[in-house]
Amino acid sequence: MLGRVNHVAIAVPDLAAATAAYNTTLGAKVTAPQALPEHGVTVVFVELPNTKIELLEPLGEGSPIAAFLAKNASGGIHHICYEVEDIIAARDELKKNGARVLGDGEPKIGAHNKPVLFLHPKDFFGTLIELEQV
Ligand SMILES: CC[C@H](C(=O)O)C(=O)SCCNC(=O)CCNC(=O)[C@H](O)C(C)(C)COP(=O)(O)OP(=O)(O)OC[C@H]1O[C@@H](n2cnc3c(N)ncnc32)[C@H](O)[C@@H]1OP(=O)(O)O
Ligand SMILES: [Co+2]
Repeated sequence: MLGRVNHVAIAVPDLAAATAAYNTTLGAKVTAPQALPEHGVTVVFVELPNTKIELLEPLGEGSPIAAFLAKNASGGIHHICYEVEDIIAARDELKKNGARVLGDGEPKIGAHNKPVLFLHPKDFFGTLIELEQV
């Protein structure tokens, strides 16, 4: 089912400061900020030779990142995104195996304009999993 790691996401309280740290201190290429109001986030991607780091800041009311930062004020690793070839087949297989698919279970369009789904962190050893169809 799982393909490459598409990205590892880090929730941050200040996206500009986090971008500067990755761009200037760590010398990495960072994309421009992308507001995703339907997901309650503003994101940038740190581009690496073998994967990406997604830096996430809360956007608007009820952001899942705000809730995460309320428990982890300085930020922290938020989720890992795996690529899948067929997100509906993956979802149905996961549900059949008892995994909880978050939201209404229907894929939403993510930062890469691809369908994404999320799996409950409590079903995967305290790690929020995102699936992205490629
Ligand atoms: C799609 C656009 C973009 C992209 O890459 O394209 C993104 O990735 S957007 C990312 C932001 N969107 C999401 O995270 C959507 C999925 N997330 C959710 O539905 C919620 O955040 C949820 C259900 C994971 C957590 O909900 P809430 O914050 O209300 O916390 P709860 O108290 O209900 O949490 C229950 C339990 O889970 C632990 N928890 C919460 N978040 C995480 C996390 N990121 N990683 C690991 N564990 C997490 C929380 O501490 C609770 O544990 P407990 O032991 O019961 O205290
Ligand atoms: Co993500």
